[in-house]
Amino acid sequence: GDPEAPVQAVDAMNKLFGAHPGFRANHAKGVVAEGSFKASPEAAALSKAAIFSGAEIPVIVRFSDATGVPNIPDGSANANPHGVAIKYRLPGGDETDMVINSLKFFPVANVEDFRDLLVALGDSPPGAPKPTKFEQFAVAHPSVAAAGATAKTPASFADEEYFGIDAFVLVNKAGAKQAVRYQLKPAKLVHLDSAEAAKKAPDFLIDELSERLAKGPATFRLQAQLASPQDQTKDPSKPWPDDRKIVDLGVLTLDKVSPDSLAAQKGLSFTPGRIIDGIELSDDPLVESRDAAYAVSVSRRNP
Ligand code: HEM
Repeated sequence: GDPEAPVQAVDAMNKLFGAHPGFRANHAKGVVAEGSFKASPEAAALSKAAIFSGAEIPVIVRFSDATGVPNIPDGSANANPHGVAIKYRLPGGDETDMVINSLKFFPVANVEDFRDLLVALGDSPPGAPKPTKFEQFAVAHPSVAAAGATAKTPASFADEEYFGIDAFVLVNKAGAKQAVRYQLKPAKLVHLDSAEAAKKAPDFLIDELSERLAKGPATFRLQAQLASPQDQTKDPSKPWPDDRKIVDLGVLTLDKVSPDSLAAQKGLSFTPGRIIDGIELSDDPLVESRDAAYAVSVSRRNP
C-alpha cells in the first residue's frame, strides 16, 4: 500500500466537507449513549476475549451521520451510511472498540481507492462537466453504486442494522480460529423512504434517541457472520454469501444518552483496530489504514 494514502484520504475529506474545527473528518455529527454488553455462551466458545466472558461490560456508544458536516440534516441522503462506534470498558482499564456502519459492504477494497473516490467527489461539484470525475470513478468501480444502495435512512438510530464490513479473526481458549464479520441487529428494523426522510426535522435521529431512552432501554443483538474456509477475508467490498452461519454474540443494551453528549464525543476516539487478546486482525488491509486515518483526524480535531 501507499503509506501516504490514509493522510491523503483525510485531506480529501477535509476538502470535500469543508473545515469544521474540533469535529471528526467523517461522521462529524453524532450522539453518545451509555449502556452495557452481555455475551452469550456461544461467544465464549468462539473467542477468549474478555468482552465475550459473559460478564456485564460497560459500553460507550456513539451513533453518527456520514460526512464531515456537523449540521447535516439526519434525513439527508448524504447522511447515509449512519454509523455506530462501540467502546467496551473492561475492568482494569483495557478498552476495545468496534466501529461499524449501515453499509452492507464497503464501496472500494482499500484506502488508496477510497482516497481516489473522495478526491473524485471533491472534483465533481454541482455543475461540473459530465461525465464528472465521480461518475467516471463509479463506472470503473461498480461496487460504489452497489454499496451505496444498501444504506437507507432509519426511523431511529436504534431501529437500524449495522455491519462490521472488515473481517476479524476470533480465537478461543483451545486456539481455534474463525474469521468473522460483526453485525449489530436492532429489536426491529425500520427504514424511511426518501420522501419521508426528507420531511424529517434536521436533528430527528439525535433527538429521538434521547426521547426513546428516557422511556426505557433499547437493545441490539451483536452477531458474528462466520466465514467458510473458502471465503476471502481481504476485500471489504465483497460481502460473504447471505447463507453463511450467523452466531449471536450477545446483547447490547443502551440505557441513556450521555448528559453532555457534545462534550463527550469530542473527548472520545474510536479505533477500528483497537483489539484485545482473543480477537485478531485478518488479512483485510483496510483496518490498519483506517487506524492511521482516524489518528490523523483525532490529532486535527484536538490540536
Ligand atoms: C479507508 C477507509 C476508511 C477511512 C479512511 C475512514 C476514515 C474515517 C475518519 C478519518 C473518521 C473520523 C475519526 C475520528 O476523528 O475519530 C471516521 C469515522 C468513522 N468511520 Fe470511517 N473510514 C473508513 C472506513 C470505514 C468503514 C469500513 C466503516 C464501517 C464499517 C467506517 C465507519 C466509521 C464510523 C462509524 C465513524 C465514526 C466513529 C465515531 O463515532 O467516532 N469507516 N472514518
